[in-house]
Amino acid sequence: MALEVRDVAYAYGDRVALDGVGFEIAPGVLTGLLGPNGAGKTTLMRIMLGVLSPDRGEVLVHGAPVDSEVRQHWGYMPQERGLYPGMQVGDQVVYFGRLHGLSRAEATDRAYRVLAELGLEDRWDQRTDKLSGGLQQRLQLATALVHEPDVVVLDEPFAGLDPVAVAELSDSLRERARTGCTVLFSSHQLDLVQNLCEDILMVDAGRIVLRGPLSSLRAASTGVQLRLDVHAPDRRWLEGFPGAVVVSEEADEVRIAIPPGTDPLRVLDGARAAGRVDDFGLDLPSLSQLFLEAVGRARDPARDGSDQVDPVGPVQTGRGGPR
Ligand SMILES: Nc1ncnc2c1ncn2[C@@H]1O[C@H](COP(=O)(O)OP(=O)(O)OP(=O)(O)O)[C@@H](O)[C@H]1O
Repeated sequence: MALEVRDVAYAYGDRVALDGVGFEIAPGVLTGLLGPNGAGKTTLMRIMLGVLSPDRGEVLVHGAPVDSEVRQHWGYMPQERGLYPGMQVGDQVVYFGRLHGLSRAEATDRAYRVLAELGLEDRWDQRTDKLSGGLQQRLQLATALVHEPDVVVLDEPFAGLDPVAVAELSDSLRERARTGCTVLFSSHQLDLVQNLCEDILMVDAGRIVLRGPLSSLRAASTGVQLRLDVHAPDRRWLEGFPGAVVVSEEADEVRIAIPPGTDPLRVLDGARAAGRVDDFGLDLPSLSQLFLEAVGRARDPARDGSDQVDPVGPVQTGRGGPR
């Protein structure tokens, strides 16, 4: 379902949480919503789901404003738990299915399926408050997915899950997207988002700072990086390559952003002349580097040599190329 958020603004009293946010999501695309703490992610999701009304702007599906009838077919997992602690697991999922308009028989059938998908099939009769934190998180997800929604909006669905559950949920979201479901989820686990999402949407201080297909964003960013494990006494050898910048240094590995027009192999030769090189490779910037760059650029536009504030940054946006 093609989903559009158009120029949405929202303030809690005089604290501006969203300041003109707009984007589109195509059906069948998994989109990761990223941003530092307090960026406005939860507020945006609440507005999309109609929990909050925007001060300005609107949420549209196929060009028409979203109403409660359309939202019956959406699934939402809020960051804070909204489960009934004394209710049994199965009853809880059936109840949420009924809230979304399923008959009791349908809700029961789908509750069995979604609980099995999330590894809770043997917990049907257990009280919710007897589940561990991670299992309650899975149950919360089951309540958001039981009615097989067209649009799924999940606030930090991976927080608190173990690696097996993370892999299972990733598969389940991929499968939903493959069958045409529109999936948007927030996360601070950038490696996970990098592995899972085709598109990302990054907000900071209530504005979009980066959006689009992750592969294009990575390719269009600061360019190629040389990864090196070099045993040199210092980094003076890099002075011979103007514009080459160390972007991270961890344990034995140094990552160097190579400026356009510089052959990375020449930089590698420079490193080999300075000391033993045990390992090397070429990479695109990671999502976490894109994140730091985009947030830094939004907060200090002078960083990219421009004094114009471009809320989306100088990189490619959307599926159709640069805007
Ligand atoms: N109920 C509220 N009353 C007042 N201010 C609020 C309220 N909820 C959020 N805010 C403020 O609105 C801004 C956006 O908050 P929001 O919860 O949307 O951010 P977030 O990106 O989801 O953050 P996090 O990653 O920490 O969950 C923040 O400055 C926050 O302090």
